[in-house]
Amino acid sequence: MTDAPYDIRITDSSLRDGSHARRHRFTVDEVRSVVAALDDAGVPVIEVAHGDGLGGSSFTYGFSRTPEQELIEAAVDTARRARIAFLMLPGLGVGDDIRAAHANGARICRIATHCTEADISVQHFGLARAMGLETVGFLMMAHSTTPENLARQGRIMADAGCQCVYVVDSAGALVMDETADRVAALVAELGDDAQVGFHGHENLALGTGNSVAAIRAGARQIDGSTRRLGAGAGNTAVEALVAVCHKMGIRTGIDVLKIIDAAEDVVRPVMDEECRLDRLALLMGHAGVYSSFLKHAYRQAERYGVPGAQILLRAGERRLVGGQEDQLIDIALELAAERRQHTPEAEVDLP
Ligand SMILES: CC[C@H](O)CC(=O)C(=O)O
Ligand SMILES: [Mn+2]
Repeated sequence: MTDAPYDIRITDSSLRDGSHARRHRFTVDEVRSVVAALDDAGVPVIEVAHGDGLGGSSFTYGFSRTPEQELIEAAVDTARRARIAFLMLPGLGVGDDIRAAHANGARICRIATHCTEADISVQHFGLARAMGLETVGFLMMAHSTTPENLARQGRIMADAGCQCVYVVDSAGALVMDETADRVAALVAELGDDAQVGFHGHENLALGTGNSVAAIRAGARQIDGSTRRLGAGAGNTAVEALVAVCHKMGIRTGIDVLKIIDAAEDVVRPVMDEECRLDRLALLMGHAGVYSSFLKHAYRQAERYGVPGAQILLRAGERRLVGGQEDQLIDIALELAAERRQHTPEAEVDLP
């Protein structure tokens, strides 16, 4: 038994992973309205940052409309009960970004690395813990390595001061047994040294199913986004997960009816469009492509007149990882050149 008002702790990522879907255009007013609704529904942790984490606002990833520290400050100021988390990728974000987020009132530091590169997070966990921040580690693209290797990488994070290591299904490519095996391997490795979490994407429509598999395998923290507002086909819908947990007798501390209302009345209005399980999103899940590539693939497809699906399939064949967004431009150029080669001369548009 625990004193916590929940058996699993849900973190809502709409205001961070959803930044990808919004092309990093969140405003202070939008953040305030979403935080107020989620907080009122009882969501215990709300993540706020650029989609690619602190320091992500750049030419490669897309510039933020509002500086992320302003968004964090507004979220902290609005929340009455929820704690505000932020995400950072070592190298994109730096120590001063962690210090600024802490000064602005964020209390949970989430550090993300590719699933075979946990060693680059060691200094950042040390700094965050020294500042009194709670820490979470993200092992991204977790489908692309074995459960055993994931466990070894989780050990590196835990030894560095990480208090919960997440299996991050960045591509929405895991199916339930694969999720359970990865979570179980981390639980066995970490024991009481750190909790285990799961972050899902809906590219194969398995966000909720995978989250339940993760919980059964011992995960204690689960991510989702209200109305699925996230990269690719979006994240596990918090409102669906809360409803399912309620039916299964798993306490989340979140009010089912309030979170369903928040999804419809507050989060949907800040979205440009629904996060759809369309051709490109489904291909990402099938081919194991990083969900954050979706909007970039659309942009390059339009720019170079080539099919977005082919860009993503080639990205999957090359096993591109987060941070290689610029390679999508190379792929689009290659596809355009191949198309020219195969087009009879008379049909080529000469300048
Ligand atoms: C920080 C980039 C990325 O969006 C993190 C994440 O949510 C994932 O890998 O799924
Ligand atoms: Mn994600």
